[in-house]
Amino acid sequence: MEDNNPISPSGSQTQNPDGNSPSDNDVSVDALARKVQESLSLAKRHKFWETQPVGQFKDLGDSSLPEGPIEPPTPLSEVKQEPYNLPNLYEWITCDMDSDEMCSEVYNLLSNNYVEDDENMFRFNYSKEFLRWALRPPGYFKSWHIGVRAKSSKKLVAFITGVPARIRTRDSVVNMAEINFLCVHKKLRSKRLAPVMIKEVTRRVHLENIWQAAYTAGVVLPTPISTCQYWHRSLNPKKLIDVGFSRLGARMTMSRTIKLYKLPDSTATPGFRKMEPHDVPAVTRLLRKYLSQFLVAPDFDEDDVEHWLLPKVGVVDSYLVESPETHEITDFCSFYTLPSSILGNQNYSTLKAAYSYYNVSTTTPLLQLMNDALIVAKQKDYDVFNALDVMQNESFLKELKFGPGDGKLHYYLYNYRINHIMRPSELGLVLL
Ligand SMILES: CCCCCCCCCCCCCC(=O)SCCNC(=O)CCNC(=O)[C@H](O)C(C)(C)COP(=O)(O)OP(=O)(O)OC[C@H]1O[C@@H](n2cnc3c(N)ncnc32)[C@H](O)[C@@H]1OP(=O)(O)O
Repeated sequence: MEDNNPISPSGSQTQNPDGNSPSDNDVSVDALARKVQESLSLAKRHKFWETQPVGQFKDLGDSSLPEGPIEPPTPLSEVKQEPYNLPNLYEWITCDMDSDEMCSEVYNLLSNNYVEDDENMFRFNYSKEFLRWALRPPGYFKSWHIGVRAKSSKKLVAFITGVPARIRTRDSVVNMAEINFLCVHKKLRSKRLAPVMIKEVTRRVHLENIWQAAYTAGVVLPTPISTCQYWHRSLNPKKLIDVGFSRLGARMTMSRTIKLYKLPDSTATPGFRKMEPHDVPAVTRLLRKYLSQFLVAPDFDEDDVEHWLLPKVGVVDSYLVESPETHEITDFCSFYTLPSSILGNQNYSTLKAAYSYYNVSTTTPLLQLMNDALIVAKQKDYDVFNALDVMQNESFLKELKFGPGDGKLHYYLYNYRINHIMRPSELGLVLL
């Protein structure tokens, strides 16, 4: 996810007949603008982030600093026992995501105030079922689902969450928190509430004896371990163009564009089928082996695979290839469902987007596997299929007619130093 501009790049999907990127001219202007923006934000002071145990810009390229934890754990008895102070009109709550009422309040806060693209045309619209899935993995802590209410109206005005995850960086598996869904109501922005939210979630994570975290954001903060890009594959080009998600390429007509993105009606790979509960052990083996090649990746066990990858209607879809001869599970692909609200369009209110999650190919070429994933997504009526350039995704993006988005997604670790900025292809981690 996420974040500043993950949904889309109205300007970025200007596609040529070959389905790829904008004209050279656009690319260089865009790239230049990005460089200028990046160097500006490098120079920017970060009053809060400068005080935190994260890689600092001034240390970039200093390979004398050791990789690993930046600060040692403190004894649990020294972790602050009371919550941080909030401005007087507000109070902390712990959000019980089992409760329908609470879940609806969170859903409403996020659907009205969470991440939008730079042009404010689209806003993420995580479903309630998705939020429940994302926030209740094996071993989750209720205390890490943190809300802020206005004392008088009781209205939920801010939110931040963590979930536990074992993440491997090189040879070390570290217990971490994955931090997500940081949101402050639009009317309360720029009042330095976010740093208090972050400090409070940090405190509650520390209370569980966990000292590291992973997160992604669309904004540049000290200091990304990697910077990735979203790519978008049109499945319903007419709607995407109508709502301003993409534009008709130069010298393209609507009917040529529709033809360009047409997909076969059915999948091509023999033995391609939906993942089922009895596949959990085989998928876990396949995925663990595959993820071991990346520098940073989750350390999934069977419980994690059952939670994160077993299909859940409208939330996560997983398919695999079972060899018709040997019945061995040889390949796997998955995507999650994250619609965006379309803001201020007369004809459409929702963009149905699939996001590539974890994919493994050992026997079926990845290109063919992902083409089958596109075909199922099209059958299920998604408008667009999104993928980051992480893992081996670059090998299929251009050929399968994905176009580059204009938003970047930066990956971060808290209290863990990595000495070089990683290429997206060295990352084996997808956060929601
Ligand atoms: C060991 C356990 C550790 C656990 C914690 C690990 C760290 C987790 C970190 C969180 C991972 C979250 C992962 C996601 O969920 S990323 C998704 C973030 N959410 C959105 O983009 C939704 C729409 N936006 C908003 O709701 C607000 O604009 C937010 C809440 C983002 C900021 O509110 P606001 O706009 O009202 O600002 P402020 O005046 O209160 O505060 C300004 C300070 O906040 C820093 N800021 C701004 N945006 C982000 C951001 N996305 N990550 C980290 N820091 C951010 C900013 O640089 C500045 O600090 P500094 O530059 O002066 O230093």
